[in-house]
Amino acid sequence: MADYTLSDLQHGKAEVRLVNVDRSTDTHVLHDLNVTTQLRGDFATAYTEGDNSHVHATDTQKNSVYALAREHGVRSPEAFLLVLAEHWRAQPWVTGTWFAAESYRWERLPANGHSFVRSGQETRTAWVQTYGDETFVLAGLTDLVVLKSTGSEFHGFPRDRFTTLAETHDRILATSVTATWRYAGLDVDHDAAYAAVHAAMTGAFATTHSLALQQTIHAMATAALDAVPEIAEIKVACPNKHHFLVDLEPLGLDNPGEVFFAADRPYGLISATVGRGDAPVDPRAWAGIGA
Ligand SMILES: O=c1[nH]c(=O)c2[nH]c(=O)[nH]c2[nH]1
Repeated sequence: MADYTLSDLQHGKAEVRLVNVDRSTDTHVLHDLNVTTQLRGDFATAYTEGDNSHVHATDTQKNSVYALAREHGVRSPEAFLLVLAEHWRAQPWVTGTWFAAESYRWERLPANGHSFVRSGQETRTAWVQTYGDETFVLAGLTDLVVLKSTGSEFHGFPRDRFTTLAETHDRILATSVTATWRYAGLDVDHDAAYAAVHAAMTGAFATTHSLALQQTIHAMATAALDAVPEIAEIKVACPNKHHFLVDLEPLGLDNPGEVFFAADRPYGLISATVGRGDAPVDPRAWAGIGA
C-alpha cells in the first residue's frame, strides 16, 4: 500500500444547542448557546482500521454538554467551555481539545424576571483549546452591524487604468464587525471583559473620523486593547457594506447625501490583527478559528 500520512484528526459534535436557565432566584439568568466539541488524540486506528476502541462517540460528547451544564451551570460561554475542557482533557487517548460556543443575546422584558426578547444585536463567540496542559481562551463577537451616516471619507488611493471610484469626503460607513481576541491568562471576568470590548469598539467606530475602514478597524482594535488589559491580541474583520449615492439628476433632483442604494455584494473585505508590543502570537491558539 502507498505510504500516506494521516494528520489533523479530530472528532466531536457540532452545534449542540444548549439553553440553560439559572433559577436560583426569581430573576432567572438565561444562556442560549450553540456548542461544538472536538477531541484530538490517539484515534488513528478508527480511520485506518475502523477500530473504535479509542473513539469517544460524538453522541457521548453531546451528552457531556447537557450533563456538565446541569452539574456546573453556565456562568459564561468561556467558563462553560473551560468546564468541558477540564472534563475531556482528562479522558484516555485525548491529547488536545477544541470547544466553540456561540451565545445568542436575550434581553429582559421588564414585566418579571423570567421573560425575554431575543435581541437583534450581535452574537457573542468563545473558544477554548487545550494542548496537553496548555489552555487557550479566545472570545469574540460577530454580526455587530454598525453604520455612521457621515464622518467617513475615502480618498488619496492610487489611480490606474482600472480605477473608476470617485474620491469622497463624506460617505456612509457601514459594516458588520467580526472580532476575536485572545486572553493572555485564565483569570478573567469574561462577561465584564466582553461588555468593555463591546463598548470600546462601538465607541471607537462612532467617534473615529474615518479616512478608511482600515483606520476604523485599527481604532476599534486598539480601543479594545486599551479597555481590557487581559487581552493579548485581537483580530478584526469587516465587510465594507457599500452605500452608493443614487444619481437623481436624470429625475431632475439633487441628492445632497440623502438617498442611497445599499448594495449587498460585492463588498470590500478588510481585516487586521493588533497585538501588544512584540508579544508573540502563538498560532496554536488560533487553530481552527475562522476569524
Ligand atoms: O475604507 C475603504 N477602504 C478601502 O480599501 C476601499 N476600497 C474601496 O473601493 N473603497 C474603500 N473604502
